[in-house]
Amino acid sequence: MFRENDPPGKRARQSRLRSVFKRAIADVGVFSLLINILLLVVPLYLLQVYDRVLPSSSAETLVYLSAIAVLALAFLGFLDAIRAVYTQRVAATVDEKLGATTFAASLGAAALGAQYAGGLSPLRDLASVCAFIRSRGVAVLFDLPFAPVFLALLYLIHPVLFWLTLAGMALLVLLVVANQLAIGRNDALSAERSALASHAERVFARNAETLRAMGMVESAARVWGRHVADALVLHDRSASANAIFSGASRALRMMLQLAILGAGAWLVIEGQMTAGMIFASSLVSSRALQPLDQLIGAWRQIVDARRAWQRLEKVLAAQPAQQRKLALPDPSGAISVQDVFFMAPNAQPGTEPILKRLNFQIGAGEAVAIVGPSGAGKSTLARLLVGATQPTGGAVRIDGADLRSWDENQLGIHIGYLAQDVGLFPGSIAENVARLDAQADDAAIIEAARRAEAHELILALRDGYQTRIGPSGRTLSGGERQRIGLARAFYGNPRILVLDEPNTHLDGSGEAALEAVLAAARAAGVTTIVITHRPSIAAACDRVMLLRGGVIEAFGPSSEVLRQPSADKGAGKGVPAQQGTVVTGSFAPTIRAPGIRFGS
Ligand SMILES: Nc1ncnc2c1ncn2[C@@H]1O[C@H](COP(=O)(O)OP(=O)(O)OP(=O)(O)O)[C@@H](O)[C@H]1O
Repeated sequence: MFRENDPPGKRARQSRLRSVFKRAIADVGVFSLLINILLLVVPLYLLQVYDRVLPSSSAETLVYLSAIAVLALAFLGFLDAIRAVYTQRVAATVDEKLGATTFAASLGAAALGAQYAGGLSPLRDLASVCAFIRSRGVAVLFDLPFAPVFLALLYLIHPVLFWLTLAGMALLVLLVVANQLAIGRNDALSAERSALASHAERVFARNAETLRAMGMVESAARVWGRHVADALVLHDRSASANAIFSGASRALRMMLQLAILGAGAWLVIEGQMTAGMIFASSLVSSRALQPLDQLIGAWRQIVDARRAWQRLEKVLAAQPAQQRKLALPDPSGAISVQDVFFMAPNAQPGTEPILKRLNFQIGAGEAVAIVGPSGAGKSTLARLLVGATQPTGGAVRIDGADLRSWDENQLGIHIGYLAQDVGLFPGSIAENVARLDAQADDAAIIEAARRAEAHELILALRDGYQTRIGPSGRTLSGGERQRIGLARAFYGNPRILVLDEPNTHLDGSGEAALEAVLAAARAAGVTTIVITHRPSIAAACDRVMLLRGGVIEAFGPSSEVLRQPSADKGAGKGVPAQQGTVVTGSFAPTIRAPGIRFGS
């Protein structure tokens, strides 16, 4: 599972889990031992009744025996209940110990690779592992080792009965293996198709308006239906095979019981056994077979839980360890990017990096615009600058310290990030602005909204700051979302602002407001990085970086990089290039800009 040279975080996590599982295995093992011993009560009772009570006609012995048997069975029921409650607790502990790390792993699901394609997620895997621990499937696994004990008892009663049961067991094992061979592949494929269907359903539901507007509902239903139909056909095949094998195993068990009774009667006739032994051995034999039989029923669940656990273990082992990091002094906002390159996760060998060895510095309080055509890598660079993504190589430093050495909660307070696709969280606008901080100060929320020029806009909504967003709440316009996202970025007076196309949904007045916002941030000494296709916004910054094909083509004072002072007139259409602009900066080698275009 884990090896000697594994990182310490991985080992610590594993040892925590190991101790939970070790304890649970020991405890459930003890319960199972007692339960299986008590399962002998009925066979022993029958043996005593037929061989002792009936020949002696002693009612008193019958009463005593019955009272002891009833007590023992009540204890068995109690232990069975305790075992079930205990496994629920173990499941809750696993959930609790792994929940937060698994949640974090699920947030990065896009980078988890093929094993989590098609709608699977680490959180779903954790849920199925815990559901398995809660189920009877666990009891089956713990009862299985007692089957040989019952077999040995049968041997003591009579070897013929032992061999009969053993032959029955061998046949049952053959049935389990044949069953698995028949359903295994279809089961896996069916699960894969079901996951694809639910993924398609979620994506279609998210884009329901586009589907309706463009008359794509039927086509979408066909795409979804194809996955569902495939899953159903495969599931039907494996369920039919499973039903046949279940029926066969049931018939086999009953035949075996008959054979044990028949053989017992024959042995009694031969004088090798007593009548009581017939019934006792029949019960012991069925106890020996029961775990195997239950194993067939629970097989699918056990296999699914095992697959989920293997995936989960892999992804949790890859999660960076939560180590306590030294609290560094609050940052002034100076950024330095050294030899940063970035490859897409799961990129095929030979694929070009998205960003190719970038080197630059941004001083504290400076305002920089990043411009360039679509696909140049601007949003990727923004994500690297705020630490949302780790570079494949090189380092992003804030105040000289590598982003990886900052405590992300400490640094996060000082960073305001507005992603290109503004995602608001389920909750009120106030909660969204306050970054979900339950202790947020009202004045701080209002100040952030004011700084983002969003206060009036929010007050104009019927429920103002308490307006609920999300499935049960209000749908906001693109511009409203962007302004609230901007307010969230401003919350807590961050030292660094990274805004990825903050003006996409803004109208004229919204854009003027944004320019005022940026000017205010600049005046307040906040390091501001704006990705924009608008020349007017780029011109308002100290410097402009032109990114193309993952390479910095130009980086210098905005007046030099942007050829025309009235560049905003060409917004979105492309601005003529200043041929041969010489960019001088202390941060990068002198670059000649062959052409600058805004927009794609
Ligand atoms: N996780 C990823 N996996 C694969 N490719 C990616 C990933 N992230 C980005 N890319 C690719 O990297 C390139 C740069 O993307 P990015 O979003 O950074 O461009 P951009 O300059 O912001 O474009 P736009 O102006 O259109 O937003 C694109 O070709 C994109 O498809």
